[in-house]
Amino acid sequence: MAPIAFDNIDEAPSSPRTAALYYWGGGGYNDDDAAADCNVNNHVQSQQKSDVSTLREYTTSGGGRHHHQRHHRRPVIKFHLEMDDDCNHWMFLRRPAPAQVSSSAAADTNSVQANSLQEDNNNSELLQSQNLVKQVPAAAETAEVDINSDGDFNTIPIINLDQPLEKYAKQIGDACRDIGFFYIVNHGIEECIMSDVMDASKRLFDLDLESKLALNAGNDGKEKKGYRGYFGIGAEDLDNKDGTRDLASEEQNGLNKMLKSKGDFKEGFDVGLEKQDMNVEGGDNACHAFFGRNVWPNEHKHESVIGFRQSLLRYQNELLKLADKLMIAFAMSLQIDDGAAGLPMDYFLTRTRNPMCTLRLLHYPPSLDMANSGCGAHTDYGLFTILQQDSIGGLQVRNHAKKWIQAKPLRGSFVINVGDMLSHWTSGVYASTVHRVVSPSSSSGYHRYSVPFFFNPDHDAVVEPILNDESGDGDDCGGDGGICSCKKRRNSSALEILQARYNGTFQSDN
Ligand SMILES: O=C(O)CCC(=O)C(=O)O
Ligand SMILES: [Fe+2]
Repeated sequence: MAPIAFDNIDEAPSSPRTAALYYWGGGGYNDDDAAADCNVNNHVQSQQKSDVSTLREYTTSGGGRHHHQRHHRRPVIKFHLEMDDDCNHWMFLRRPAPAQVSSSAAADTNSVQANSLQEDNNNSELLQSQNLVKQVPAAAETAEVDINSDGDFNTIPIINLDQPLEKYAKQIGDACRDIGFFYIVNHGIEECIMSDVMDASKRLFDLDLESKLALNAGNDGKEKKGYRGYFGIGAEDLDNKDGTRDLASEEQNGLNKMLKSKGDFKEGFDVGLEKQDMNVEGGDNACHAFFGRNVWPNEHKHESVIGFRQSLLRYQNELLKLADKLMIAFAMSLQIDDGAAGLPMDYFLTRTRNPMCTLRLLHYPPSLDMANSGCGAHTDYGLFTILQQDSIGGLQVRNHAKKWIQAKPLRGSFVINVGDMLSHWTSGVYASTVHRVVSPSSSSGYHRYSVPFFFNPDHDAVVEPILNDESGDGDDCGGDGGICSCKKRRNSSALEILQARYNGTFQSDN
């Protein structure tokens, strides 16, 4: 593992994993300091809480003392941050974003660019430890939708959110219409918050299987309620649906055939919203599947996952804000380019105030048969997905000619894709595009980690086509009926639609 710089604190933690426990506190804390800390090492989390009395000092490694920085600039306090169950009580410092990919850089072939590490894998130590993408020149990719002579896409556009809303809304609209996938950069979420959740994910999946399986249960240790906690390899089978099965996956043999026949070769961990007012566990309302309490690893038992819950909830909170930003852009793009002049800018916002969302950690171990095993060809079910992927690569998007286009890792970016529900909602104008994940090869020894955030509407939102619905009864979105199944969805609530899809892809014992 490459060393992590801890030279601005007086006591280096025993492992990078405990770095999340360090907090630069005290009245002297300011935005510049926070940004500097963020750059010094991505693992340090700098946060403030409005009510410090609820902070519990971390005691298992001599906590309870205040540590001081070598240069005595300001106190460093080591503790374990607790977040209240309703998840609303963090007060985050808003810091200037560290250097990210700018629009001009994104278009510059000599700058940080998406690149395929599957094709160029020789930097494993750096990659594994720091989640860095090697900076090599690659083909220029821009916000322009790059359509080839066959009218098909060959690359996935990179959209800079640090520009006027009208401008990026139009670019987002174009990408949603023609591809259904795009990257966003300069989105306002700091890289340290992103890498911290990736780090937390690796620590979770590093736990022994027994401890992970214990997280595949309800909080009471009985049957798991809803989309929460751990699921093991094979629990989900994404290419078994909707006629989108990847033919290659049917030609496999040996170990992977056995593994794949049991589902995707990945393990995962789900986190939902912990909203007290929506928590209907125990009732007959199916809402509990999305709003029940989360399942968390025991941070007292496993020191390696200390800070896990905090990292995930902080990230979830940031993504909720980003989701709002995207939904405003969607509404604007539909207003401007798709004849929905009367569509309010907050159309999607008002239907997503208690969103059914799932933050999912995924781990794809190396596979003997990398072509087939990671995550089968599928479209996402919900509104849209905000995906963070590590530097290993493997995500592929299918164009209309059924050619697989690499969604290469691009440091600091998110990959956004339109789900079936948003496609349906936009009357098929936005494309929900088939994609898959090819596992890292066993010879590379790489493990892919990714963090999709599946964003969905309020459970009772009625998702009916808003454009070009000639019959006017919300019955036909004009989209791909094979995937969309509009007719079946008439008057269905978002919850019913989602549950039907989940039930179709998860094995019954998970
Ligand atoms: O792991 C990834 O990169 C994507 C996973 C995915 O597409 C999904 O779980 O829906
Ligand atoms: Fe997906």
